[in-house]
Amino acid sequence: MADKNAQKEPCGLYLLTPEKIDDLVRFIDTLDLVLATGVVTCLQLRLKSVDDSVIIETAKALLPICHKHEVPLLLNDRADIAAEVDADGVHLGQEDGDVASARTLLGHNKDIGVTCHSSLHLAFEAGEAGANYVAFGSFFPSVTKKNATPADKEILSTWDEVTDIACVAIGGITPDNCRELADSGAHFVAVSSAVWNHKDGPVAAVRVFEAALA
Ligand SMILES: Cc1ncc(COP(=O)(O)OP(=O)(O)O)c(N)n1
Ligand SMILES: Cc1nc(C(=O)O)sc1CCOP(=O)(O)O
Ligand SMILES: [Mg+2]
Repeated sequence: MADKNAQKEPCGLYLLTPEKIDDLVRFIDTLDLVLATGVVTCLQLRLKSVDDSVIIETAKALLPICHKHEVPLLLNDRADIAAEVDADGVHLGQEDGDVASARTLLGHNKDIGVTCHSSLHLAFEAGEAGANYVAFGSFFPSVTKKNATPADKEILSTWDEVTDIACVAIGGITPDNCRELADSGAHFVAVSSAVWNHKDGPVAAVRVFEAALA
């Protein structure tokens, strides 16, 4: 039998939106071009400090674009809104509610991811509760989340050896440092600023990630 790494899917690019979207029409045009590259495997709507009505309006506007490109849209923090807008899932932090309640709201065909920082214990708990993926981080200093808990990439290889549940690496990931996380066992790298703040724009950024992860 071939070794399991020989059959492994390439590491996917999991994109987080900016925390605020000032011009939704313009953002949708940009997102359409970014997703048309085929490089992004998952999008998370991660709006912070906005009213629920803005999250709902934005999610409803992004869902058709994501689905046109066959990219699932997950909501950050809010299983209730994910259920209301029929999004493809939710990402829960340790303070964002439990997996069982989210599963009740969303049903079994939606994805639930859980932040596990640098803790295998939290990851096993999330897996046992029915999470579809666990997220470890922060692997590098992040301008998006300046006080994130640091994580060591060895947690990715350990997780990859002991379970079949997907793991996402997050935190300060760039085209220059993503390869080492993929080689350590990350199934997805989750990225925000390195795409939206790239000097040549977000479409060029995802192309550079594609080359780095190939
Ligand atoms: C894929 C992914 N991993 C981790 C996080 C962080 O979630 P959380 O700890 O709840 O922090 P906020 O994103 O809510 O600030 C994430 N969003 N996505
Ligand atoms: C939202 C988030 N969570 C993190 C964690 O460690 O749990 S790091 C992070 C920020 C990710 O954005 P960027 O790619 O700009 O660093
Ligand atoms: Mg959260």
